[in-house]
Amino acid sequence: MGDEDWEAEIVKPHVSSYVPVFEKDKFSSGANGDTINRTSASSGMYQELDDGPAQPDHFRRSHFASGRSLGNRGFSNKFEEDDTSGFLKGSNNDCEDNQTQNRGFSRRGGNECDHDDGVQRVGGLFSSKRTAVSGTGNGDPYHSRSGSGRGRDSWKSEAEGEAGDIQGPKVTYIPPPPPEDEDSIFAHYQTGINFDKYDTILVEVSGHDVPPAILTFEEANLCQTLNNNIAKAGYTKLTPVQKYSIPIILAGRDMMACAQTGSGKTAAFLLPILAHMMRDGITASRFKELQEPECIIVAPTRELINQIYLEARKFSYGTCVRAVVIYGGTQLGHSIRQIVQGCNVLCATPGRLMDIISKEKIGLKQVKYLVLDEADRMLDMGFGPEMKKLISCPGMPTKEQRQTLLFSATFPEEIQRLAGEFLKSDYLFVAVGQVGGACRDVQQTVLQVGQYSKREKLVEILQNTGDERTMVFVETKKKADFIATFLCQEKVSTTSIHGDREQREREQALGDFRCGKCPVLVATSVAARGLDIENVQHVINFDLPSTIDEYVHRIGRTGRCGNTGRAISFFDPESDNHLAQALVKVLSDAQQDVPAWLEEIAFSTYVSGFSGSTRGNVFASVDTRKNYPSKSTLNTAGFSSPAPNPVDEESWD
Ligand SMILES: Nc1ncnc2c1ncn2[C@@H]1O[C@H](COP(=O)(O)OP(=O)(O)OP(=O)(O)O)[C@@H](O)[C@H]1O
Repeated sequence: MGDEDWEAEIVKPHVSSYVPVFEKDKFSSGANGDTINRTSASSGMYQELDDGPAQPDHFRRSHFASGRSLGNRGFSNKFEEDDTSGFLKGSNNDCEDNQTQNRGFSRRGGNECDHDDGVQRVGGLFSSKRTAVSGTGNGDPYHSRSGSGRGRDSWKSEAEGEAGDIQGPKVTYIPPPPPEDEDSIFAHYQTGINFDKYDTILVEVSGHDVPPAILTFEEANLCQTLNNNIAKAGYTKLTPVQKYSIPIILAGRDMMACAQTGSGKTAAFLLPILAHMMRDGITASRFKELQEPECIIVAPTRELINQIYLEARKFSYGTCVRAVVIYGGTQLGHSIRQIVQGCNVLCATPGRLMDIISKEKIGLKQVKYLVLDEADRMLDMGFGPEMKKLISCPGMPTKEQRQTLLFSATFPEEIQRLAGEFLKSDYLFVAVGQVGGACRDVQQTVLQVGQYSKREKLVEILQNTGDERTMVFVETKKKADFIATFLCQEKVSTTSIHGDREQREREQALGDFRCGKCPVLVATSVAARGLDIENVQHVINFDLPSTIDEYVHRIGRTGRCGNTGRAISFFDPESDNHLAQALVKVLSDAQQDVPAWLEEIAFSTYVSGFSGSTRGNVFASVDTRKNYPSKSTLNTAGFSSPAPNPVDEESWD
């Protein structure tokens, strides 16, 4: 590829004739008839290109909109490296408040925040307004750390922004309703050849009075409608996290559960909650003036919460329980209309949830279940402050009065400690496999690739993968556009998803990827967590993330539910050495080959205990609480044959 500099290319690309597959029909009216916002507020964001009749619906984004005619390839610009140049220095953050978040606590996974403010995302337009929550030193763990939050001054002010008063144009996007037919509701993909291997995973439950796990769905004693729905969803056998979590939740206990990516955590919390709601009866109905959901589920990204909603809708099919989803980037009025039609299970992203609460569109008094999916992300610097506000909102039952459930594939120790504030003191901690460990069904390869060779390598790999669905992760929004552009030029059908794209575009991109129209999805970390997309055979870390947690989540987009997958990561020694140690550990724990060169780098950059690295104690494998009994079992053998306790090998100081 030669000596070149991408930042310059991204800022002033010389690309014009490319037709991004993901932008087709971009300017056509949406289902609701609202057209894409082309007002002055989004000026510079989208401009139709006049590229002649062959390409009628071209557009370009603000960062491409330098007003110049774009040349053919033009990937040879050089530029002066600037102190603020994000990705050249391995900066991971893809947030509007990018500059403030690159260190300390907030570096933990999830580079791209999902500000659910509801204002139009106009590439960086609001960055100056999104000043970070500053460290106030008030003893609040979210505020006293170095680095800072994700740029919410307060949820209230952002909620006001939703109305378009200070931050941008009003959002008009109304997502199309999901299909209503039974086949679509219950559409699912097959479990893979390794599904039965889940049985051999070591499970550890710590805490007092642990309810016995179940081995079959029948043992859960769910009602007939739920059982029918489970069968229609194609579930015949419980996954380990379901075996343990379902009885714990049915017993009314709070819990923190950590299980590998793609192993069925969503059903693990949905099924017992729905079972209880049906047993206890529900109070919300469309005839009530104020909707008071019994269950609130929050997740960090819009696409993920939508997916959880679809699961909730599937499992509650044919029952009187009504699930509703609300998330940013969509018309607020639409969210309110969904709620007033009746809302028992409210699936929400944090910003939109706080917005709706501040507008008194829901009451919290009836909340019996609070679920934080991707809980480590929900409690970190980005969303933690909002979650704290949520639990102290007027009317919200105290932790003693509600059941709180935290789920993730990664649970760093410091986050576990923060979680105590949300959970009853006798919560149970379920660890399926090693906390923060990568899914073993993903074959991981790490290649040493310098930044200037990455594109060439990417194309080489994609030429071999053919039409297999591949997610390519990059570190910044600009770069996502840039690489998608590049791949399209290389005749690879590509789309992209990141936080600067409007919600309509994000959903279109995901839809095109899901259905195979665009087999390659270039994404920032906004797509790293939770997304469950059939047939994703490959994940390519074009850029490695800044934290190992994020790596684990990203590669977990493949190899789901017993299926196998491949992850290839480009390791650039110029910027990724800080990850070497953690990568070696993750690879070896997942019984993957560890390249000798990586071991050497890890050795030469060795940091005792990993503290001060990308996360506190990287390989916390257990409940951080002391003096809590824990019991390890291999779940094939039921619950009577304790397996070697991983605690022995881990740092329980
Ligand atoms: N018992 C089961 N039998 C068959 N399929 C299942 C079962 N449980 C879950 N699945 C399917 O497995 C897939 C992954 O589940 P899910 O998305 O809940 O994983 P997850 O553990 O939440 O992953 P992540 O950590 O990435 O969020 C989904 O398609 C889900 O429908």
